[in-house]
This record gives sequence, structure tokens and C-alpha cells, in this order.
Amino acid sequence: MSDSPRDQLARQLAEAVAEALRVDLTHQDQALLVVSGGSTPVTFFAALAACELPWERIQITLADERWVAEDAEDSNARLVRTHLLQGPAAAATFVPLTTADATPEQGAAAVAERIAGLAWPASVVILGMGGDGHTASLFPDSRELPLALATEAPAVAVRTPSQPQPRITLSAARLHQARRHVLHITGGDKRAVLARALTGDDVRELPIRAFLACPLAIYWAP
Ligand SMILES: O=C1O[C@H](COP(=O)(O)O)[C@@H](O)[C@H](O)[C@H]1O
Repeated sequence: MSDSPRDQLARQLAEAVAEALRVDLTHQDQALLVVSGGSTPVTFFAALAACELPWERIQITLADERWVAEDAEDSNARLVRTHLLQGPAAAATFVPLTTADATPEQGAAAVAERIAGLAWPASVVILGMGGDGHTASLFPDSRELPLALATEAPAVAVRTPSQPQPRITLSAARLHQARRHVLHITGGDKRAVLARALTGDDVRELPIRAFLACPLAIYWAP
């Protein structure tokens, strides 16, 4: 791996996540890791896959997903399979957020049941963030945002005008069920969005605000 600040950050995050999983596995049989999709986590996934861990005792799921086929270019599950579930890490149990149903509304109940059966609280929830302040698929312009912020259901189907595909997201309540929360972001633009989020409290304007008090460990590089 090269030594750019983003690569260094990815390695530091991977080491911290691996250590958190090891600590939790000293007192529980299975540990759950919730990861985000998008472009930011690729180097982190590769760094985590290289860590020595009892992978067969680790469950991995996603914070959110586009309702697309698992082998689609923009599938978060595909990203996880390609970059994280490699080598010994392939022994982890990966729980995707899509079903064969045509829409997320049709598949949400089955996904919710699948998610509820995992080893909560998660050891770590790793969130990403978009330039609009969305995290997971909690988008400011989504009609389902108030539901996803308020419901106790594990997963919510989401339609978002700014996004080409329908999506499914873990609810804010479910994402809160973790021992540790991390925000993994890069670049000056996202730093500025985070700074704006820290100075206000309207969660519907910048949904990342729902997690700022978790507490949230910030992993940022230029
Ligand atoms: O759409 C999504 O975007 C965010 C941020 O992605 P990035 O490409 O800017 O890193 C991501 O956290 C989320 O899981 C994903 O579905």
C-alpha cells in the first residue's frame, strides 16, 4: 500500500477496528461490524482484510444499500465482497441488505428480520458522509427521512429525488446500537460540511447530526 495520508488513515482505522473486534470477542462469541459503502472505504477495507482476526466469529453488514443486483457496479455489497471479504476475511459472515424483491418496500421486512438477528450491539458502526450531509441512506431530501430518524424498525426503504436508485438504510435507532461509532471521511469539502454540522442542530438539514453525540470518532484525511 502506498503512503498517502488517506492510506495512512485507512490503516489506522483498520487497526482501531480490528482491536475493537478483538476486545469484544474476549467476552462474546460473535462480533458485528457495520460498514458503509461509496468510494471512501475501499482502502480501509483492504487494510482491514489484512488484519489478523478470528474472521469466522465476525459478522459484517452494511449501513445502507442501493436496491440493485448484488453484482451491479454501484452495489455496496459488491464493494464489500471485492475489497473486504478477501483471503482469511472471506470467513466472515456477510449479511447484505437486498433481496430478490423488485423494490426495497417489498424486501424491507425480510431485511429487517435478517438484521435483527445479528449480534447487536455492533462493535463498531463506521459511517461515511456525502457532501449533502447524508450518512448511510439518510438523505436530507428523502421523503422517508423523518421515519428513518424516528422508527425503531431496523431498516427502512428510501426514495430520494437526488439519487437514481431506490435504497434501503438501517434506521438511525439501529445505527445507534453500537459500542463505538466512527465517521470516515476525506477531503476539504467534507471537512467543511462536518464543520457546518457541528455548529447547528437541525438533523433534517444535515442528517449526520444524528450521530455527532454518539460519541463519534472522526477519521479524516485531506
Ligand atoms: O451513497 C453513499 O454515500 C456515502 C458517502 O459515500 P462516498 O462515496 O462519498 O464515500 C456512503 O457513506 C454511503 O454508504 C453510500 O451508500
